[in-house]
Amino acid sequence: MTEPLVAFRGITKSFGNNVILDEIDLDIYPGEAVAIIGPSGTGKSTALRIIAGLTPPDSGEVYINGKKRLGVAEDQTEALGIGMVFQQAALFDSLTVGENVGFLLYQHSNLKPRHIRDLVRERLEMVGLPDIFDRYPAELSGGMRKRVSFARAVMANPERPEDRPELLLYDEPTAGLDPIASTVIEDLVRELQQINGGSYIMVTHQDSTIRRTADRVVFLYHGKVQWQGKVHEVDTTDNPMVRQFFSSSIDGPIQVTG
Ligand SMILES: Nc1ncnc2c1ncn2[C@@H]1O[C@H](COP(=O)(O)OP(=O)(O)OP(=O)(O)O)[C@@H](O)[C@H]1O
Repeated sequence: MTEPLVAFRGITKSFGNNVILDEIDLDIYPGEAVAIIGPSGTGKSTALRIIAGLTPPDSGEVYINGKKRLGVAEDQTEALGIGMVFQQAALFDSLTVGENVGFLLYQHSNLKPRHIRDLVRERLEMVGLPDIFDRYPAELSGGMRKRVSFARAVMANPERPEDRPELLLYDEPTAGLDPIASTVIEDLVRELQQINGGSYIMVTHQDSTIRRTADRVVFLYHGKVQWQGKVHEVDTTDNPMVRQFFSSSIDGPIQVTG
């Protein structure tokens, strides 16, 4: 049987008296596209941060490619590259869009500026913003800035293909985008997977993003994985939480808070 890329065994995480993740078991396999969904505050971002090795769990074990992780990711060299695409990736205001997207390559590669410029232009075209290389972030709308952040987050160094992450973690990359801009990002997520052949985990609230980017869906609520299944099964499952979530109903087992 294939070894999972990431396995959670009995992962528990609390903040103060709030148990956010309560003995969670979860497996992510090579090549999978998984959406972690659930109501606000159920620990989806926390789960991503634990997978990324940014936050240690209180108890339980995380296995990366079958190897137990001790502490956080920085403490050890991992056999698996994990990249994170944050919801609010801040851009440098004093740099142009092109300099932002190419930032890591300008700083840490031996590529010629002209080559970096071409790579940046390619990425900007991919996110549907071909003509903004020389603009500044302050001149862009929030949605445009987000697409620029996305382009920067998925910028790879062609000199070092081995650095390309095997697992990408997306934390609400389409939140706040209009439907068309969301589609651009959703297509890009899939396109990148086809190019890189990697796996990803998507945290999102958006119906279109779940349907267009996930093969498998994991539903978190009250500290537990309440349901998991193929993406098309979200429409046929009898699970009352999944049904309530996708029908946007306030009546059901999920309590609306806040
Ligand atoms: N560093 C922290 N310190 C204290 N509480 C935290 C911390 N990080 C998260 N929390 C709390 O843990 C809970 C889960 O947060 P998390 O961001 O993982 O949820 P989420 O499911 O991603 O929510 P959303 O869908 O709203 O983004 C929330 O109640 C949050 O306030």
